[in-house]
Amino acid sequence: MLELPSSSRAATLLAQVRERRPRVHCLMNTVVQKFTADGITVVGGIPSMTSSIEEIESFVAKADALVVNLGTLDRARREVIRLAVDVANAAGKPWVLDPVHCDYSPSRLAFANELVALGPAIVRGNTAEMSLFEETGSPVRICTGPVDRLADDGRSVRIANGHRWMAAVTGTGCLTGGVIAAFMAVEPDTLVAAASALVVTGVSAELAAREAKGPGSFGVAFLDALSEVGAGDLLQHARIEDDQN
Ligand SMILES: Nc1ncnc2c1ncn2[C@@H]1O[C@H](COP(=O)(O)OP(=O)(O)O)[C@@H](O)[C@H]1O
Ligand SMILES: Cc1ncsc1CCOP(=O)(O)O
Ligand SMILES: [Mg+2]
Repeated sequence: MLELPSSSRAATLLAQVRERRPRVHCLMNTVVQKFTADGITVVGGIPSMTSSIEEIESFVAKADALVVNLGTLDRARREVIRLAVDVANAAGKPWVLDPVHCDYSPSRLAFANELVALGPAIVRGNTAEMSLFEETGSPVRICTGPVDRLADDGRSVRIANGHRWMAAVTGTGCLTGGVIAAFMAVEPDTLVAAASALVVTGVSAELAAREAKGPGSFGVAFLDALSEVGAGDLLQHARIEDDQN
């Protein structure tokens, strides 16, 4: 019987991330590199961000998990992504694909499909992006939005946490990919890891919204909340639902 995610598992994994400090390498769009690196750091991981072709093999070799984000994609980054994925796959390191705006460009969609065939542990995108990929159970598919939906071969769950200001701050989805990668580094059950990460980001967003005046101050309060969120908050506020039926 496959395990379903829970608030207590999310709390345990958050504590493990904070204790073990996993390294997450991000091939990240240029718009949100700082916000994503900050998000990984405050949750307890250690981000690295280079897109240098000369350095990528060494950085991925040092990392515990990899994020491949397709925003602000250009020819050089396609090349570095291919190399990074080869290194991660050869070393058995988990990687998450965020196919940003693949619904805007046939060329980007074709590249996303090329990468899906290389075996990411997770593909995470918004509804428009995820609707373009076939409904295979593997890898874990995550469709985020007001409610996040996660599915693999045997499980399907919903996470109903978060706040509408997340959609008003550029990069919350990208940051979420980085946090998911940090959780994958400490938990081999990919769906449990990803659901736990989304509970942590979603509950943190709810706590942050209480302090914020609007999207601007929310972005700052969200980082504060990610650094402070604790087991009690997760046990009290997590909304994880079995979506099997
Ligand atoms: N209306 C909303 N209410 C609650 N959470 C939301 C809402 N919109 C987005 N989120 C959250 O924001 C994060 C980014 O999701 P989304 O906006 O779908 O991604 P992207 O930035 O890639 O378009 C996810 O963690 C999701 O749960
Ligand atoms: C993450 C993100 N959110 C809004 S714009 C942006 C960068 C996306 O880059 P591109 O316009 O190349 O898709
Ligand atoms: Mg996105």
